[in-house]
Amino acid sequence: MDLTTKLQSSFLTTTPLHKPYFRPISTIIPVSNNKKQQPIIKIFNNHRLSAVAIDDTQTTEDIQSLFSKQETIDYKRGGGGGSKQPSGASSISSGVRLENISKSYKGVTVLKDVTWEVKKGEKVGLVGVNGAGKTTQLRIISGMEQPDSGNLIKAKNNMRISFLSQEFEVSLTRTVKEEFLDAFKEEMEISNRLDKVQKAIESSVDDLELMGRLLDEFDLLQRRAQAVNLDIVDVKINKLMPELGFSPEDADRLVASFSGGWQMRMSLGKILLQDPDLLLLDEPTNHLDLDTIEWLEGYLNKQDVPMVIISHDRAFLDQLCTKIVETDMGVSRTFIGNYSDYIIGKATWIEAQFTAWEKQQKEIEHTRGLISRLSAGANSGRASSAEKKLEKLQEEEQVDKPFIRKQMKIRFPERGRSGREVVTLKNLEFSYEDKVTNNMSN
Ligand SMILES: Nc1ncnc2c1ncn2[C@@H]1O[C@H](COP(=O)(O)OP(=O)(O)OP(=O)(O)O)[C@@H](O)[C@H]1O
Repeated sequence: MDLTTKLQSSFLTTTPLHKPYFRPISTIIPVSNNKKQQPIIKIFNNHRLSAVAIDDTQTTEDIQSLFSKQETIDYKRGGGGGSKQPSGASSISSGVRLENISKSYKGVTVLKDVTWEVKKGEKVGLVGVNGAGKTTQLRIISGMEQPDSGNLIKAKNNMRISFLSQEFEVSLTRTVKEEFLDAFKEEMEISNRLDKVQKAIESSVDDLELMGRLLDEFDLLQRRAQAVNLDIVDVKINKLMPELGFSPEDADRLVASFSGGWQMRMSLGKILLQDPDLLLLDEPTNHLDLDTIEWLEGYLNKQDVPMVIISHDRAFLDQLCTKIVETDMGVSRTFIGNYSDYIIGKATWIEAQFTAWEKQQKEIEHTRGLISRLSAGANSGRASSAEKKLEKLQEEEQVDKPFIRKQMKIRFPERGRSGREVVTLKNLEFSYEDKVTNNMSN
């Protein structure tokens, strides 16, 4: 494509996706006409460029930095297509699946055999005692941590997994709008670069070679902008702010002027603006007042994105969860339903497991008795088959005795009512060194 065609296609004929970046070609004024900005000689790609008219605040590195590196060019965000699964692993159509995950820290096993999945439409609550490995599982899903063995299977490559922790990631010195814009890092980077490249084009009319290259870069950035849909940034923020309870005037207020609950809304909003494929929430209700917790329940309930929630707030899990995954001594168990369903399901499971264990113990005792009786006589053949059965019962088919944690019981002694007079002070004196601060009689 010759330069004139490039210029026309870039500035005139292309459907303007990003209106601020498209100006009629007539407005491109050669800066060499401007006395303040004298043409300067630049060395670029080892070629000496002739009298390139560039804003003299721009260095060679500045210009160089405007061009995309080959490996970072990616028109399609999010990729697509199924990921190649490790051999032996099952595939899934949405969300993620953990399969036989194990993880140890310094020789201490935290996760032994963890298998569960979260898919479209599901809100999974992760429960377990302190140190059971709940956060470790979220960290493995998000890629912050690698399992020692097992598979983490994702429905697609480049899955967008967002993590909302109890420490909200907001910058107190930004405005609310700036904070939301921070969710669009890629878009903002493209927008800034489009701006800079356009300025460089305007300044390089005397150097056709450089201008040609800049136009190519501009074209490339436009296509990237199209792929990430730059125009939609404002639309998305303006739609989300009232949903989160912010007024239009809040956009220019500093983040620091909002309470922790409102900062959580910003943090959550930023995550949702990134259209995550999976949302991970680690104790999101910590530090929140009851009204905000209720707001959060309602808001999350309306979201379609699959999510995994760690929370000690049972009512919160009851309101939201469709499935509970319990991790106990490194092993996971899945219960369908909310937290109350889990409590009932767990009690039923313990009962059934205990019955099965008792039955097996009786069978083991019986087989042992049989072996000792048969071994004494001339029935050694039958004794050896009983021994094999015993071995099988104790190893391959062994039913584990369910482990029931002892509940801590705290009893507060009964106290009668305190009566109308709560405390009576008589002739009370208090002093720091010689200075008496109070002397009262009441
Ligand atoms: N990077 C690490 N190095 C060493 N030990 C770790 C590391 N990360 C976690 N652990 C240990 O692994 C165990 C599980 O931690 P994890 O935070 O996953 O538990 P949890 O179930 O989320 O606990 P809690 O409910 O208290 O947050 C803990 O004993 C913890 O100290």
